[in-house]
Amino acid sequence: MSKVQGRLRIAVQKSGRLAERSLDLIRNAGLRVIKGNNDLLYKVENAPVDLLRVRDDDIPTFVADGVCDLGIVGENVLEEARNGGPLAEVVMPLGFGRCTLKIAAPESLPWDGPASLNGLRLATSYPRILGRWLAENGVEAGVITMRGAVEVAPRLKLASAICDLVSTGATLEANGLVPLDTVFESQAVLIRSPQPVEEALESLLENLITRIGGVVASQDAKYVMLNAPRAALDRITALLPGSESPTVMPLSGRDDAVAVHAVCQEAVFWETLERLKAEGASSILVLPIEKMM
Ligand SMILES: Nc1ncnc2c1ncn2[C@@H]1O[C@H](COP(=O)(O)OP(=O)(O)OP(=O)(O)O)[C@@H](O)[C@H]1O
Ligand SMILES: O=P(O)(O)OC[C@H]1O[C@H](OP(=O)(O)OP(=O)(O)O)[C@H](O)[C@@H]1O
Ligand SMILES: [Mg+2]
Repeated sequence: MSKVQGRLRIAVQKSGRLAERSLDLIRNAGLRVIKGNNDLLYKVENAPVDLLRVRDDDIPTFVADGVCDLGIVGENVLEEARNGGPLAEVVMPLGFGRCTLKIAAPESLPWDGPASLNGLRLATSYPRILGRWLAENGVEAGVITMRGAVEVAPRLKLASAICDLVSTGATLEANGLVPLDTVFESQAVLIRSPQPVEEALESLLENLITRIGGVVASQDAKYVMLNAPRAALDRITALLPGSESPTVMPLSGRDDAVAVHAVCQEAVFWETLERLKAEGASSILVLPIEKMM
């Protein structure tokens, strides 16, 4: 597929676990995506940008070759596509699509670390990542590659163990398998092409990356406002998760208390609010942050 002059292209998964979140991210970065008649290509109406909607397996190569300038893909898929050197540059992790590539097997398999896999056969959709992990651990095992439904391989006696993606563990449990070891931790990442973009699009590309960074940074961030007794100010600010220097302001007519405003970079849980309250904080408000730069 050749590139259209004067337009940036972003590769996103067409349908699947990353599809919706990828579109949300792009929209939150200010791009107005319009779903036209062309299912493969969505256009952006307020910038010269197109979204190429493909199988996630194709995204690393499209970005590496410069068919697309940016892409959103799981690190697991990027790592599996790597054949020697890096394919595309990882710009930033995106905080969604978190999962772990794990070794799992029926409970009956004796397990005493990776060496227990010597001489066995493993089923996986990630033969390269698994092959590297086996080699790093000095294990000699057979690998059978399956496109999907890897978790049924032990039941069909196709393999003694599997190496597959896990998040909640429900799929493993449903198939009578137990997780044994971690091979690779993954989440969705933004990748960019090593091929240069045309000069006229350079600043748009950089701008877009900055905006996406802003959306990702504000994903978990919250604006917290509360009133704190002066005497407990240090303990209260220490409880605010991921906030650097909160703003402390006087409260009119009260010498014993101050107002504290802080941007918390990490999620603010109920437990944190309960601890703040226990230290004497009152009128606690937790507000979402829409954009951050
Ligand atoms: N259980 C999970 N929880 C969270 N993220 C996951 C989970 N399983 C997979 N992922 C992440 O989402 C990505 C896409 O998963 P999906 O199952 O949609 O892929 P796929 O079936 O290969 O899709 P495609 O049709 O695009 O090839 C995976 O490569 C991985 O990074
Ligand atoms: O630990 P869990 O929360 O159960 O998630 C793990 C499952 O999720 C993925 O498959 P997915 O559901 O995306 O379907 P797929 O097999 O079609 O890729 C993965 O391949 C596992 O089968
Ligand atoms: Mg795929």
